[in-house]
Order: sequence, then structure tokens, then C-alpha cells
Amino acid sequence: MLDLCVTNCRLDKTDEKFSVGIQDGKIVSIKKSVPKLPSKPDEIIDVKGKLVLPGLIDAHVHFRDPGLTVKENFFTGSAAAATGGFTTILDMPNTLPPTNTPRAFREKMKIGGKRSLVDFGLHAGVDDLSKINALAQLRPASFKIFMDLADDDFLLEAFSKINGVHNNPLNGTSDHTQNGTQDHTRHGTQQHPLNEIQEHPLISLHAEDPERVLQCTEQMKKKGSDPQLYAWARPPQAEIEATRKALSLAGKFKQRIHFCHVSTKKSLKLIIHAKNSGINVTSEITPHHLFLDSGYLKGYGNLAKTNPPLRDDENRLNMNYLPQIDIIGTDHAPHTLEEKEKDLWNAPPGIPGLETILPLLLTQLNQGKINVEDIKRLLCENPAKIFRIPHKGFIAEGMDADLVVVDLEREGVVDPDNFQSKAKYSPFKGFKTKGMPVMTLVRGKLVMADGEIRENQGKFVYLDTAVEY
Ligand SMILES: NC(=O)N[C@@H](CC(=O)O)C(=O)O
Ligand SMILES: [Zn+2]
Ligand SMILES: [Zn+2]
Repeated sequence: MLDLCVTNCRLDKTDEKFSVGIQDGKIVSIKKSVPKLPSKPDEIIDVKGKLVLPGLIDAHVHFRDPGLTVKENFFTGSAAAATGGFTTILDMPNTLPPTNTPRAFREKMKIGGKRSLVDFGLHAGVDDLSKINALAQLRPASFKIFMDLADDDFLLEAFSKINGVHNNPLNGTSDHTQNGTQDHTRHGTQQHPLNEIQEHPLISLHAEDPERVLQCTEQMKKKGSDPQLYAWARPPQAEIEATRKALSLAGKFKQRIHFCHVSTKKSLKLIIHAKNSGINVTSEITPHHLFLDSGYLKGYGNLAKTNPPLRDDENRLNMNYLPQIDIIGTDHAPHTLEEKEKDLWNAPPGIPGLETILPLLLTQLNQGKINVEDIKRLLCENPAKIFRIPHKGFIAEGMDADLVVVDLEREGVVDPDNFQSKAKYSPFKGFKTKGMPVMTLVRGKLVMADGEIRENQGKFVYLDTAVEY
């Protein structure tokens, strides 16, 4: 007996309609006919021919929880995620405390387990390298290294230590129930051997060279505080040099790496060249580096200040480069308006993106500049594959029933005042859009309907290196 049936779905670029049968949070049937319907009528959602995508996965968010919840927290951030069509997010470790010890990691697992409306994974921070093995047992989505804060010696040691998390069964106290999902109620009391780590953990990188950044920031500070100076305080060269350094370490250790927020033609070229010569490397672009250039610093000032900075036309990427890029990650990096009102050199960098990226991409879809398969590849399939997230990223039998219903005709204008996020600002303010997520289901539970948020209990997703897609 199905719990729920979502009928009249368009699942691809054809006009064919399907019914998706859901039971216990899983997709159990995808049929052209309407299968035996659940008894009670309210467990049938007829989407009347709308496009239905797999729930989006954002591999790069900063929910600021714990310690910086004046900017965002797991509830407001996940509400923004659900509103934007995301059913899984991977949170970054630069919170207070940083998520770079098993204790801090477990604390954030609990916070997310209490407050998150969508499923969530966690990137681990890298600081005390003696903690790497214990952190690896908690299955972080990756080990995140901020190269702009790391010297060469530390980088070399970190790569060596993370790469050295060998293929051996990891026993000891774990929080895993048999099927690998977190049992929040009996936190930490379970003794279940984890399945073998099939491979060393992934390293994800913020690639900006610290010396180049320091040198250029000092130079630009002398020129005043015109917002466009920021583009040259952390120049393309800083990203190119850091990218080159990380790629050579990846080759040396045969270590899988992932570049966050790739922002320049040259760094992307280095990544593609390395990929073609056998380095196991993937790349992410953010919405702001995809759609905006450094001219927006003129118009939006600190609201468009982000690391790496928006780039000028000569250096920036754009829609034409999407086929060479593995995922879109929003780098949803909320700050308060008060902080953003400081002067250029003291305002924090970061832009919220969860609630804007899908309408922006659907607008491109309506203009024929991308197709549905591109969106699924960049925001569903590849994030699930790269971060080894089991049962997500695809609409197929056996997968989690993570779905987003899209109204391709719905027109709108980006209005940060309506954001669920605490960060009610965006350089996309005023952008006209056509296409909008109107329903988000997380494991078969309606979490957003017509912009309204509904209660849900998101679950921690473990990286599962055994997962095969
Ligand atoms: N991207 C940013 O400009 N800021 C991020 C940090 C980061 O991703 O580098 C933040 O956490 O605010
Ligand atoms: Zn970053
Ligand atoms: Zn970030």
C-alpha cells in the first residue's frame, strides 16, 4: 500500500506523464499508469503535468550554527533550502566552534537533527591533524581546507594525513544504526562497526593563495575603499596559484579533490587539464560567479563582496563553461546587514544563494540556454556522486523520495525581503525570473508548498564510500 502518490509528473524533457509511488520515504514505483492509489484522497498529489526534479543537493552552505546564529541557523537556512527546491545540504565547518573535532562534529549533527527541515551532511574542518582519523569515522562529506588560511607545510601534512586514512574497517563507538543512518535518540551509544571506508576521504578546497591575497589586499587598501578594488585584493592570480598547488598535491598523493567556487577561466583550465591527465578532481561554480561580473561590486558594494571575488569579463566564467563544470554549489554565506554596512575592508564576504539559484536556472531553461538534464547533472546527480550520498540525486525506484515540483510558467522578481534566510540581501535583487519551485518533498514529506514551509525532521546523511551509482 503506497503512503503517497504524486501523479501527472513530467520527469524529463518529453511530455510523458508519470506517477511516482512513495512508501516509507522511498520511491517504490514510477509508472505511466496511475498505480493502485492510497486509500485516503489527501495522499495523492496531482501536479497536473508540472516538471518534477530530484530534490536538489547543495554541497556548499554555511548555516552558521552553532556559534554564529545571528547570521543564520539550521532552521532558517534549511527553510531557505526547502523554499529553493533543495532537499539535502552539506554544511561547511567555519562555525563556532569549527567542525574540526569529533566533539564539535557530533554537536553539529545533533543541532541539525533537531533543527534541519531538510537532510544534511557535514564537511569537516582541518586543524589538529591528530583528529583526522576519528573525524573520518563520522563520515564527513569531505575534509574542507581553506587554503587562504593555510601555509604550504600545513597543506602538505594535511594532504598526507587525510590520504592516509586507509581502507580498513572502522570499528568503535559510532552513531550508525545498521542501515547506516543516524539514530538521534540513542546518540553515540550504538556499537556498530562501520562498513569499510573504500577510499580515502575527499578533500574540498577554498583555493586562494594566502601570500598573494595578503600582498594584493595591502596594495588595494592603500587605494581607498571603492568596492571594485575588492576584485583586485584577491586577484585571479591568487586562485590560479592555489589551484595549481592543490592539483600538484593531488597528483603526488593520488588524492581525490574538489574545488569550491571556481571563479576564473584559467583555474578551470588547469582543473580540466589535470582531469584529462588522470587526476581525480571535480569543480563547483556558484550562482554569483556564473551570472555576475565584478561590475556588480559597483552597484551593490559589500552586498556583492564574496571570496573569491566577482571577476571582470576577461577572467570570469559564464553559462558557456557549464559543460566543463561538475556541480553548482550556492556558497550560501549569510551575514547580517549591519555587518555588511561596515566599510569595504571590514565587511564580511559572502552572499546567500539557496532561494535564488533554481528560479535563475529555470529562467535560463525557459530561454533555451540549458536543458533539464543540465540542471539534474549539476544540482542532483553529480553532488550525490561526488560526495557519495546514498539513495539521493535521482528519481528512480529505491531512491529517497526527494522531489521538487517546478512551475515553469510562474514569473517573479528576486525580492530578498521575502527570503526565509535571515540574510535578506542579494546582488540578484530585482532579477526577473520565469520558473519557480512550488513544492519540495523530503523523503516523501511535503516540506514546502507554494512558498509555505512545513515542519519536518531532516536526517544526517553519511558519506557512504561503498555507494555505486
Ligand atoms: N565565500 C565567502 O565569501 N565567505 C564564506 C567563506 C568561504 O566560503 O570562503 C563564509 O563563510 O562567509
Ligand atoms: Zn570558500
Ligand atoms: Zn563557502
